[in-house]
Amino acid sequence: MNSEPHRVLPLNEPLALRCEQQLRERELAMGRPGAPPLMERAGWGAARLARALAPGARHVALLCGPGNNGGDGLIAARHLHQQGLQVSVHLIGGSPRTEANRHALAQAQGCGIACSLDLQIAPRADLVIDAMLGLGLRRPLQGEFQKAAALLAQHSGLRLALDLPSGLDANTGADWGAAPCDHTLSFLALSPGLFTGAGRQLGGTVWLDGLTDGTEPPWAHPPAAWLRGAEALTPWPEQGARGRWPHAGHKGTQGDVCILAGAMPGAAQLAAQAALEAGAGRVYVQGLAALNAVELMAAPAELPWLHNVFVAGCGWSEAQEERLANVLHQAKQLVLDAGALNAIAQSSALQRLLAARSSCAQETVITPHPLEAARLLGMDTSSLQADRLASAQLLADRLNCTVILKGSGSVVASPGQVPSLNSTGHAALASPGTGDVLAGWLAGLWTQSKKLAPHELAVLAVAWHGAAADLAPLGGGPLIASRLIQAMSTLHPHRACRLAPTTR
Ligand SMILES: NC(=O)C1=CN([C@@H]2O[C@H](COP(=O)(O)OP(=O)(O)OC[C@H]3O[C@@H](n4cnc5c(N)ncnc54)[C@H](OP(=O)(O)O)[C@@H]3O)[C@@H](O)[C@H]2O)[C@@H](O)CC1
Ligand SMILES: [K+]
Repeated sequence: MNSEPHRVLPLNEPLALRCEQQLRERELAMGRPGAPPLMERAGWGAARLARALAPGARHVALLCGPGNNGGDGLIAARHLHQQGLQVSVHLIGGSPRTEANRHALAQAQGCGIACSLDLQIAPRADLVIDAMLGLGLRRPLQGEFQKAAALLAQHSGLRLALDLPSGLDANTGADWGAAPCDHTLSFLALSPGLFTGAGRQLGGTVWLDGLTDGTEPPWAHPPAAWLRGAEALTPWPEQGARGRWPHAGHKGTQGDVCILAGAMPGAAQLAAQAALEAGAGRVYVQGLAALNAVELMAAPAELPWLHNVFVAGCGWSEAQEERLANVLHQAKQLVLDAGALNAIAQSSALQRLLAARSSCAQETVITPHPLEAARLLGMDTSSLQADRLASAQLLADRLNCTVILKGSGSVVASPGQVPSLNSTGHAALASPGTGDVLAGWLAGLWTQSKKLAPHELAVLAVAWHGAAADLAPLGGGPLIASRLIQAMSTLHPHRACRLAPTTR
């Protein structure tokens, strides 16, 4: 059966993300590189989606580059022209550089479509299709491409990018000068770059046309990453946790969490509250003079290292760092955030201790934001952000633990596993304390399901965190951390699965 474009989010199941090399190999496996019928199918899919997105459009402008991405655009132009729309094609970057583009251009011109070298996008175009550059992007946009991207960014009509917004790096999500688009239609499979770094900001609503006809061979390699989202939540209630306590269950059967507080009490209190709301049986806090919620308990003098999931680092200052070596030695299951991560970044002895934990059957999840992750890797933040997937994997391998690299398109990476990119949530989550909520929530889930692998647990917690933000009423402002906890605790997994994501 021939495929057709479908909307990617919200997810019904984990989706495989493919790097450029895998897409190129796939193209070879499915036919002659760049030649019809793959490009023909891509252009046809693009024309179909364009009509569906802008049914009332009369005038469509296409920006077509010299490679096969431009070829996709030229074929779409031909179909739209044949359907009676006014079509103008702007050739960016000079004459065709591929045989398939040359062929598509000749066909478009043969139909009487005006293909000009003029950069001005017709101001009355209701829809602009960006087919300048796709997988073949090799350097930042300059010259004509840069000017065309600037015009596209200012255009008031709907903007549809083919394969990728031109200037977005497919593998990393690095922005090399792309204009933001309202929609992106990807071909064959999805690229990681659409879902992390600048991808979510630039790609708008993402659509996929697998260009399949049911005769394709299976993919030769595991994906570069998995795209995950609210679909991760649906198996959770069946695991007997959160809201589904066994009938004879009680606080002692649900598992305990211990939060090690620091100089800033609010951070530990948020983490503790989140662990409680996530369904932990008992939540202890060590190091706070007063507890903000009557349900929380002061930790016993002798800490139950083997039976609790520990959270360390929320609101820590340097004064707390001395105890970290002991925590790394003793805690069986440990979530590390903020101050604890900064201490580890400064001490190779602590790094060794952390990396050695897994060989003692001790499990660790760390939850750095980009600056904390950059400190841990000894690099600057922009280098880290330039390839978030690779950076998170490097950190996971180096410290031998599960890493949640927060930010737009949070990455979950663990040694020896295919990393995941999270598709839920949006910028309203970037408010103070939401990281403490994530750390506490993660611990609260973990203590109820100690057999779940830390990687899967991290995927689940991050998806839950973001899905609650997707569901919360949109006021355009930040989501206050305490309200986030409420939203997370009232989120019904099946409802989350139907959420349309917010892209910007
Ligand atoms: N793979 C698949 O399965 C399928 C692929 N299909 C389509 O093919 C697309 C890939 O096509 P592609 O390989 O021809 O690359 P594309 O993005 O058109 O650009 C290459 C040209 O751009 C140039 N160039 C690069 N950077 C530049 C810059 N910053 N500024 C200016 N120029 C720059 C580069 O020049 P060079 O670097 O060689 O000097 C070269 O000439 C893919 O995205 C999809 O749309 C579908 O048809 C079917 C399924
Ligand atoms: K493009």
